[in-house]
Amino acid sequence: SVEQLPHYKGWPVVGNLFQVERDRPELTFSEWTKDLGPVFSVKMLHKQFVVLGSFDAIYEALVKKGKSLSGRQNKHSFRLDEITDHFRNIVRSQVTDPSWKKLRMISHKKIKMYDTGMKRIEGISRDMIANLLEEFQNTSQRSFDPESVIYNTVMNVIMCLLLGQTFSVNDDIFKKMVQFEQSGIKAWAQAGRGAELDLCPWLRFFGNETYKLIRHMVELRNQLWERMKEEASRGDHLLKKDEEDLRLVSALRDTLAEDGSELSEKHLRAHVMVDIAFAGTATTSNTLCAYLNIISQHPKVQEKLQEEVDRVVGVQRIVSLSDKGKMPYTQATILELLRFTSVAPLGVPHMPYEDTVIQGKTVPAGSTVLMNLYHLHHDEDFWENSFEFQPERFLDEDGGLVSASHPNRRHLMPFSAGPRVCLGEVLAKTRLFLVIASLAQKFNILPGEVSTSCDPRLLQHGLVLSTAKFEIVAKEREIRV
Ligand code: HEM
Repeated sequence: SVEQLPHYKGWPVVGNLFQVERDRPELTFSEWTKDLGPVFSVKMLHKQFVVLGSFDAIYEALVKKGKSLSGRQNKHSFRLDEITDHFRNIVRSQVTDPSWKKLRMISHKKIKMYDTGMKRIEGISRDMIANLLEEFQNTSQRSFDPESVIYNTVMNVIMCLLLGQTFSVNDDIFKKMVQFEQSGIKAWAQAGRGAELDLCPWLRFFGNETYKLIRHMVELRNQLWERMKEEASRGDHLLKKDEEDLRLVSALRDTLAEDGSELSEKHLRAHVMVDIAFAGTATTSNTLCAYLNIISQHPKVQEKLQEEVDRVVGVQRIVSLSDKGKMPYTQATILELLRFTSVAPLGVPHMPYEDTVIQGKTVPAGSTVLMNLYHLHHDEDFWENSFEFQPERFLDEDGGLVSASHPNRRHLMPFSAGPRVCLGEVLAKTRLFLVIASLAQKFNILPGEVSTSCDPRLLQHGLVLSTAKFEIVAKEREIRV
């Protein structure tokens, strides 16, 4: 059983609850890995977890034994059941569920991972980035908090994928989407806040605050879905003859009409709201916000990025995805950003379908397994100066990007790996590249009037890791010839 794995003795009933840093459990787990080894167990109240802490353990679990370790817990979560109508959307389904395969396939196809799809993401992102640059310019070099501009840009790319169009921040549908996402972040805040509802669903009869948030989300979800269906059908006649309808909502709607489809409309609604809107916004926008704070404090990195973008793209045209291959420093900066910030520090819990031996220790079937990706990315025994932001760790002596088989690249798994690898990896990386390179081309990002440390140990944990409030100044670069 899980208790046979190395562990620290806890207290009766509460277990290790008070020994674990509540807001940043991955920091405690990183320390414990040093003593307990790469596979250990933790008990917090009635829940027991297996924590994997080293590259070898995580790689073995996700990739080598990914098939037996790619389950999700079957246990009910009152909060999620309410939002998803008890449907297991992608994040929650088993890899053996036909709906998991089907939804991943449709969404993959529409968020396309290849050629034309990448071009489409680029096309969508382009307008949004133009808007972002304009917003930065409109600050007229005054100190400002970039959070909402970044957030709106990221959210609008998602809206465009879903519906083929962008919305003004004042549009009702956009406002509701933001409210849905923000309420979700509060309702699923890290380390148990809100988790009391999963434990004691009857608390909802006693004015529980999380329950109020969940009800609000359910209402928003229903309204948004109706609006999305409306928008999708309205757009139909705008398509030219034989033109492919690229909108994800349309593709999902067509699937419903297929004979024998195991999906219902409620399933699709849950998928769109949780797997795409929810999972696709906070992760990327928090990574980009962290970037702005970091870059404002690392002028040398910024200079090198600018030097590269000036050389490859110049000033006349906008940044294109086809520039990426010629911009190793920018790519290295993005890899370093993903390592440094590790916005999803413990990934999403996995469940072994059968007893599985990891690094010589048996991880029991049905247990809840956490991958400490944060530790993988900050382990001081592996990464030199792991708490310093150094894109150079992903470059070779000639300034080229190290190959995917280089140990530093292999030790980087911000999107996890194996059968359950993040659905939005390519979309996220594409947006990061376009935004970061476009900002370097146009602006010097300087510290503003409100400053905060960019040390990853000091990031805040909501649903994902985020930077405390800060401001920057976006100074337009001089015209270069
Ligand atoms: C910087 C951005 C992002 C990071 C760091 C990130 C990270 C992750 C991680 C660590 C997982 C857990 C995988 C596992 O269970 O082992 C995950 C899963 C997932 N992500 Fe992301 N993600 C990002 C962006 C996105 C975007 C843009 C989308 C959607 C448009 C998305 C959708 C999903 C979905 C649906 C899953 C569940 C996959 C499954 O269970 O089969 N993510 N992500």
